[in-house]
Amino acid sequence: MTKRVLISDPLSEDGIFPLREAEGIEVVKKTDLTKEQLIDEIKDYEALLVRSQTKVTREIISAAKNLKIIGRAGVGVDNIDLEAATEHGVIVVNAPDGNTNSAAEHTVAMLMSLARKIPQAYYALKHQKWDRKTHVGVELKGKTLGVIGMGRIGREVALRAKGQRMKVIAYDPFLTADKAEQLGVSEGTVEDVIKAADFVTLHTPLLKETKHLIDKDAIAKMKDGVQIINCARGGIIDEDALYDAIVEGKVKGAALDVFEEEPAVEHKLLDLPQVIATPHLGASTVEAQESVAIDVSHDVVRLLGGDLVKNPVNMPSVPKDIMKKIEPFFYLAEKLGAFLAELREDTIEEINVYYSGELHDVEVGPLTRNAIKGLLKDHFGDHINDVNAAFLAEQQGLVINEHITSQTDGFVNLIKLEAKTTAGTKAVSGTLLKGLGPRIVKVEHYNVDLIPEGHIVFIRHKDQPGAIGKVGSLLAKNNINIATMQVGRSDVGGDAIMLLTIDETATDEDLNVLTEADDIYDVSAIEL
Ligand SMILES: NC(=O)C1=CN([C@@H]2O[C@H](COP(=O)(O)OP(=O)(O)OC[C@H]3O[C@@H](n4cnc5c(N)ncnc54)[C@H](O)[C@@H]3O)[C@@H](O)[C@H]2O)C=CC1
Ligand SMILES: O=C(O)C(=O)COP(=O)(O)O
Repeated sequence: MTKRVLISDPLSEDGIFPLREAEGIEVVKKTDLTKEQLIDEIKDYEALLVRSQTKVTREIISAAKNLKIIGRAGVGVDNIDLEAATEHGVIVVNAPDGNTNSAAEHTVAMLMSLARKIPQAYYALKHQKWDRKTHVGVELKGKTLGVIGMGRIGREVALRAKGQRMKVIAYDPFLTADKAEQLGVSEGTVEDVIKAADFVTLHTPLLKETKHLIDKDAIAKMKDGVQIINCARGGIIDEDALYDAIVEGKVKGAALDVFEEEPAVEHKLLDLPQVIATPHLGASTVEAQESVAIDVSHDVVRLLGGDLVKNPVNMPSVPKDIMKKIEPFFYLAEKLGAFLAELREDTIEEINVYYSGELHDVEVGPLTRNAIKGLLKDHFGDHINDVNAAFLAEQQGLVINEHITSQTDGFVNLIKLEAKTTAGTKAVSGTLLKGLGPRIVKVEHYNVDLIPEGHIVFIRHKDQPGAIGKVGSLLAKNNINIATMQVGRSDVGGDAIMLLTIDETATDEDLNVLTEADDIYDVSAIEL
């Protein structure tokens, strides 16, 4: 069936060729929808592609009944309600490096324009004023640039500033002294940076922690006559505090590409001659737009085709080499979860997942998510997926623990999934046999060898002669054909289990025939 992709912000047509070329994908561009129109429209789409204009709110995500993926053709995802997307199982992807260079170049352009008052001089000249006195600037050489946020863009800006022979001091929670030395910059706390800088430039995402990072108190600590550049996000600066500081003369000038509310056409900061501004143009180059559109389009094609995405935002991303190692275990983990869901006798309170052998040194998070998906599938149906599995489990009050153990039971790799309920603990273990595929190798304390797929009948019975024959003939009454059979027992004459695979789904009525036998305690059908 054709899958539909809605593009609601202006994206480069040259960049969306992966979508145009993909089979079974229809692209619809509607870049002037109101919020209400988008809410109405979105229900018919599997994917939504945006830039910073479309506000992808909880209301929109809730209305998007078929939505699988939101692609942000750019970096900042503060216009997308990530929590709502995760809860609804919608994956959010972005294009983290396609616009780095453009944003860094724009920042440097703003820095130089600010230092030399180019926009003000241009404006005056365009209005027939040859004014050389008002537009005297300062040199960058020898001045200190304070960079807050040394990610992709911050680092590129720092390198370019060094090219202007500026000193650079930077703060980023991940900037170590070694890294700073390699980059040829000094490092310090936010306070160190803002106290030392002649120019402060911001390159963090807009987060709870960075909202109004530059407020009245922060500005008070800056040098008199400091100049501030913001090409990251409007909310990082308290705009009222900046306005007051410019009017008072504490801050000499500011260069702003971004505003707390956009579009910002009637903004008091724009009335100040010390403020130069652009309408969020950091990423607006032909090259960046093509690059980010290509990156998100590829991820949309991957996801809609059932493949893993490259740049997930609301799920941990796993390096390619690790993913190659763990991907073959996804199916096994999900089937162990589905099997365990059938074994449990009461509400699950705690899940323990034990990984051993080959799995002792890999990122196991995606495997755990697949196990939970299998475990809760009965409850949530198709609504549960890799994106929301952990969230839904948490919402159900499930405690999930991952353990790496050395107990391999002789297998090269082993996953043991254990559920603790008020009625007791149940566990199932599985392995991936090279060249043969996944196997369930232990159910509770019984050793078995079961391919985890198809229609399975799980029987608890007393270990005694004739039990196998009895099950065969009772099922034959209802024309049920046994394809394979596994038996396991603890002690001779004690409790035992049988795991049958049968050719077709059996109803409860079909299986009730087995409970006629006194020595069969319990029967359940498991669909894997
Ligand atoms: N004006 C524009 O058109 C554009 C704006 N942006 C904005 O720039 C931001 C940065 O982009 P990238 O460098 O590509 O992202 P990035 O993720 O590579 O770098 C962000 C850095 O900020 C750091 N950080 C997080 N919290 C911090 C804090 N409290 N204090 C200091 N540093 C902190 C992170 O550790 C990270 O190193 C984006 O989130 C986006 O909002 C990005 C592209 C274009
Ligand atoms: O990538 C980012 O974070 C940007 O701010 C670029 O925004 P835009 O795609 O140009 O609306």
